[in-house]
Amino acid sequence: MADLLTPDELEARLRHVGETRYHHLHPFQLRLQSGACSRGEIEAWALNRYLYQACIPQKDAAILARMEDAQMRRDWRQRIIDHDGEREGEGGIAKWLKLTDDLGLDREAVVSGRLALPATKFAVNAYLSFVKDKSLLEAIASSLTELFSPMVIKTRVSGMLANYDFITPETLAYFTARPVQAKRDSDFALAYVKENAKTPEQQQAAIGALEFKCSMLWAMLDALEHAYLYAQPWPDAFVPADAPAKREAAE
Ligand SMILES: O=C(O)c1cc(C(=O)O)c2c(n1)C(=O)C(=O)c1cc(C(=O)O)[nH]c1-2
Repeated sequence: MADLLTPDELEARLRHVGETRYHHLHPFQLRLQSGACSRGEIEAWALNRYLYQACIPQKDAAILARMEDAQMRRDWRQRIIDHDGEREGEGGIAKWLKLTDDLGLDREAVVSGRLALPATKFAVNAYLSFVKDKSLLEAIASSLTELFSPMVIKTRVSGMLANYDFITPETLAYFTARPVQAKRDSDFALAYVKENAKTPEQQQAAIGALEFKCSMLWAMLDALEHAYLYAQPWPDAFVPADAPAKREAAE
């Protein structure tokens, strides 16, 4: 049986999960930021990650629907607006499509998800199911990866701008607003978790939720790394123009 942690000890445990398991450590992320990815790998990353972006407002709506407190719903609904915008063409999902447009990807192919990897779809669905099936505390705790996203976004954006001539600040405009939004969102979620994880079981559940979320983000990059660096992609998957040469070289 785990001991009851003080709120600050709980925060330290949660931060330790991020320090050791967040996707800033993933080999694909390291290659992306260091200039080692091919253009096709970056296209595949953007195409697959679209499905994650698209699921965020759905998972936030599922969490919001479970909140009994009106003020909490008012606070949480801003997350949905951030991603969906107030109207067509605004918000984070539209900005992600600007990234895939700039990379030359076909919108229908991106939005339909038909060229995405199976593991991307499993991972995204696992996140949606998690927030519906687990406690509200765990659903909120699973968003705490955003404690660490400003750091990885800063490194990714500066690395991509420095290392790829086809990437411009406009291409990566999605990321401009995210650090401020992520700080606001993770401050809220962390305060909620510290206040509401009152028993050792609840505290362990909150830590487990963050571990789950880190593993889901990790699995998405594992899938990309495997499909585009080492193996034949899934038969239905997006095939970058530079893929055949790479595969021959690997044989
Ligand atoms: O670029 C990233 O590395 C990154 C990571 C994460 C994350 O840690 O889950 C999010 C985002 N970006 C992001 O842009 C975003 O809107 C977002 C929402 C959430 C969430 O779980 O509610 N995570 C993230």
